[in-house]
Amino acid sequence: MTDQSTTKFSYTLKATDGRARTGVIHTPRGDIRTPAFMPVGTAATVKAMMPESVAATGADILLGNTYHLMLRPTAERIDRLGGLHKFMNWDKPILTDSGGFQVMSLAGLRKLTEKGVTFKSHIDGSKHELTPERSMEIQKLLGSDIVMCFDECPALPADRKRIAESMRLSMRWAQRSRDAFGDRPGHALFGIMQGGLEADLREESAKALREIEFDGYAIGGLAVGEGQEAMFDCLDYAPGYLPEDKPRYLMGVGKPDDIVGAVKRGVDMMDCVLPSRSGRTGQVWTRHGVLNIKNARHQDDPRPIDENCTCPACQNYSRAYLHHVFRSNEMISGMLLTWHNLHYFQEIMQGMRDAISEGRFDAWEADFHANRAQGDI
Ligand SMILES: NCc1cc(CSc2ccccc2)c2nc(N)[nH]c(=O)c2c1
Ligand SMILES: [Zn+2]
Repeated sequence: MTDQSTTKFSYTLKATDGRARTGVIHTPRGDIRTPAFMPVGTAATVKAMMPESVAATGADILLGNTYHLMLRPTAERIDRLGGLHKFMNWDKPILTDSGGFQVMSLAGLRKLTEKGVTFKSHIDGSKHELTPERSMEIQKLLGSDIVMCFDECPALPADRKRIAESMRLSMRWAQRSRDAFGDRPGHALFGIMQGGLEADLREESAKALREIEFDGYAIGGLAVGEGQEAMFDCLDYAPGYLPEDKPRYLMGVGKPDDIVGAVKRGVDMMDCVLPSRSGRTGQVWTRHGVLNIKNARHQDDPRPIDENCTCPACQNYSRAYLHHVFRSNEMISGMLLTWHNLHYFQEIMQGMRDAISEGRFDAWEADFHANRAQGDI
């Protein structure tokens, strides 16, 4: 356990291979090996997982949601109870999103102004407001180690004018987030680049964020329906607009091949609900591709999901059993499939960290794609 009193927040770049990077983010609550995949713990839990199980998959950090926690149980209550780490029994780093993205995707009756956004809770219809200042206050009450700026991610389809206006609003909110965050040693504030798929707007956004100065820089506004090719086209230039000596976080990405392509293009941190959410629907991600355990062809299959996987699901259970408990809607189904998926995602990250360190990323990537059959396996 790192000495929380003296360790500041810092990033050490250890090796590069092409544009791919590997390094370590040092925080008072522990180190984060990059490239890193960050499981999402929306309502103070990674669904169907105990915190110690999340740690056992190899996760160094998990994510929380300002939007969900401000509505229930409220940030003030979590603060009174000792903060989010104590509340959810996770003593490693936590990153929290700033809430604006979730408001636009989940809440009702939203009103967006220069000041911020007002909305009605999707839980009970109560009225709330989020501003850069309030978002910083909530994330401070939660005690998160990495705080995200309050931003706006424009809904697609959007024309260039709308994307430019939205990005410039987010840059004004980034300055207000910075001012409200203040000086909190050991805690980090990340700026969020916007600008859609417009290279010049992305560059303008990066320039604005660099002038404000942040501990890390996120790439927002991607994986919002543009498709993998357009996302990769944007990632061919956007990470390069950001400082080399700070971590780069691609928000809300993605499937295994999205993650590999993003790391190849210089991304250091990613998050996605996919491994946990899809695990609960029976979708299982493996080195040979994706399968769905509810398919009848698994009902008599004595083999594990993946003979080469060291997770508890693959070590101790057959496909037939996992098919049975999924079909029977037993809780252990979501637990075991989520564990396997998170374990597999972390295995991909460890594979890339090793490959980049040893200068063999291209060979690792070729092997990764060669192993993936099409469709069910
Ligand atoms: N990939 C789409 C996406 C996802 C998230 C959510 S990432 C997340 C989710 C849960 C917990 C922590 C982070 C975003 N968050 C912000 N603030 N801005 C974006 O542009 C954006 C785009
Ligand atoms: Zn497994």
